[in-house]
Amino acid sequence: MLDTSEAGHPAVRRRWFALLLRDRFACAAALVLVLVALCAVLGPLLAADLATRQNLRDPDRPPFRLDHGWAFVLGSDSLGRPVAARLLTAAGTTLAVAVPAVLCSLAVGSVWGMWAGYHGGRRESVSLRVADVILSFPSLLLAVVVLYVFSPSAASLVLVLAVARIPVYLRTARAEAAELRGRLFMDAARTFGTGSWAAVRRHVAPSVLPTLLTVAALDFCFVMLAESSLSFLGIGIQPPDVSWGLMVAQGRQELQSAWWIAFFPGLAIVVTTVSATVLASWARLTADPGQRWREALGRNAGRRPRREPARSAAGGGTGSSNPAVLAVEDLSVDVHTPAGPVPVVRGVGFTVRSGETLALLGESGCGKSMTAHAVAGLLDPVAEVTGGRVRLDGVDLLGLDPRARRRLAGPQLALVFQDALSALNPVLTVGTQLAEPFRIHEGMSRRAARDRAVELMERVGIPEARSRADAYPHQFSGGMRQRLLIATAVALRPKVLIADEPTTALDVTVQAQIMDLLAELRGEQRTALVLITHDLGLAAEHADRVAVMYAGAVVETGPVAEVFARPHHPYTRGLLESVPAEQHRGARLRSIPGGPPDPGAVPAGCAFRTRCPLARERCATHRPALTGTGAGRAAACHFGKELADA
Ligand SMILES: Nc1ncnc2c1ncn2[C@@H]1O[C@H](COP(=O)(O)OP(=O)(O)OP(=O)(O)O)[C@@H](O)[C@H]1O
Repeated sequence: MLDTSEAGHPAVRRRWFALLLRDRFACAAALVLVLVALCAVLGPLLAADLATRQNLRDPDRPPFRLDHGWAFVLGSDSLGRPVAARLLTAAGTTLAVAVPAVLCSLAVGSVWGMWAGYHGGRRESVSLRVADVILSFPSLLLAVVVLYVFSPSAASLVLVLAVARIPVYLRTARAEAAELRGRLFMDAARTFGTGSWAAVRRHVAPSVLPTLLTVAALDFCFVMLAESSLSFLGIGIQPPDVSWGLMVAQGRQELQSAWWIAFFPGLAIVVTTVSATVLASWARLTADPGQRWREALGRNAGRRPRREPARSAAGGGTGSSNPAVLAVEDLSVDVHTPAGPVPVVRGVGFTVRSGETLALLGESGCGKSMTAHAVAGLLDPVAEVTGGRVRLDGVDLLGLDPRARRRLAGPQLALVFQDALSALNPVLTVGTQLAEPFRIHEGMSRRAARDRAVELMERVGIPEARSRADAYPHQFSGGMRQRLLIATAVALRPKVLIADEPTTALDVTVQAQIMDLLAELRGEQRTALVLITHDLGLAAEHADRVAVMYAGAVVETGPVAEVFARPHHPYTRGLLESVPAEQHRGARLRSIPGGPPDPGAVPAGCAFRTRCPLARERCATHRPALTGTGAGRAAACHFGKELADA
């Protein structure tokens, strides 16, 4: 989200300008608004005299003739006044009413709404009642009453329109702030002692302002039209002053005989409003990093990978009697950021067979989850598969259209997420959620599906399954929720189960139970399990083979016992040395110096070379390929063979 405290910084302004230049529509809208603003400032200075000069001998002159000079190029009205000159002069009056009215209601309504929503309780309910009272009068009627009582002028018009629109912003800001009030980051801010205004400014405003900006752009149109109606009734802008609204109102009477009198100011209102709306929605998308790139990627949806896949050396080979059920080859994924695409998965390959567990191991941020999501077809729209193959039982999933992929991979490839609470629907009972796969894929009746759901709950160790099937996810403990998630994933007996750090948030006892459950299910159903973890102990205990990832690529793979006993890559060796073990008792633990590179700044050559004790000149210029270093083993290191032979 846009940090409001940084918004005025020159570097931030430059970044916004660069982003604006990339969007054709937003650029055009900004250009129109700048032109309108220029007209508003210069128009009254240059054309005010012409705009009021009547010529009753030559009324209703049609447009697009140059014989009377530029002021008459858009024709003249029934009093012979030039429409073009009036349009320019009116720009100033119109903006002088609409802009302050919208800004005042935006400022007052949003601050009031955020304050009310943040605090809740009495402050919130009183604020809402006030808004309801104002909204219960139609705003135009309210304005008519007030302007009849007070003398009509531009200032009173601004005041009335601003007051009438405050509730719109107040309610929007209140709703969003109330939603944010219960979030954990707000609790965290309170525990740090952040005051209420500071919390509103730092945490609420950046989330709420983009929405309010869009509302303000639409309101701009409403205010201009309200001003035109009030001017038409004689209680708005008073002649000889002129506004676009007043011009439309006056021209409306002669629409049949002299269309241009109302048409051009009407067009000016529409173009200005549309431009304001386009620019506001651009600002909204730009302020929300997720949204902007989501939008841009909408156009790429369903696109096939760009790069031709190459054969990958990773994996444990497929030549055995038990062929690989899942084979990932040279998989690459880019994440789209404001600075351009960033490769986060770079040519990953691995295979896994029925009944086998492959641990995908690596430090945080090395691309494990991205790989899993790309394999399962669940990538966030900001990320895109740019190359490679994902073969499930020999069929390349990336070559299928989304529907065929869902039909094939849905029942056969399941994913267990890290965060069970987010992965389960909070408003459906767990029984309903567990019954869903049976109803959708096996066409079972409601009762039969529910019976299967209860069986499944019993199978994953939920006590009193029948009665607890009517409970909601939040009524279960973390461990139980993880069991439920696993139950949902294995309901259709998938051939491949990808478990993305399934025990991260759980204590060690529950962790062991969940891992045992996964192992049992794998044995029973002959499922191929891809276990994503950064826990070497978990991998050592539960995996058959391991693929170690670094900076988006697999750097070592092989049978877990052999890799851990004798690593062929300095990164794997570093990881193992940084784990406390019995033989290290009393000695200082060695850690790998530095941290993993940012995906956008991976060093040339070997990505690990800046942290590697074995790095030589060659490592800076040549990226080592994953090559065989022994039976079923491979490492991406120029010295892999030496390490293997040492
Ligand atoms: N939505 C996103 N936008 C931009 N970058 C992203 C996004 N999601 C992930 N990344 C980047 O992609 C890289 C790989 O992320 P990924 O989640 O796959 O890592 P990981 O190895 O699973 O880490 P962890 O163990 O912490 O989950 C990281 O550098 C991350 O910053």
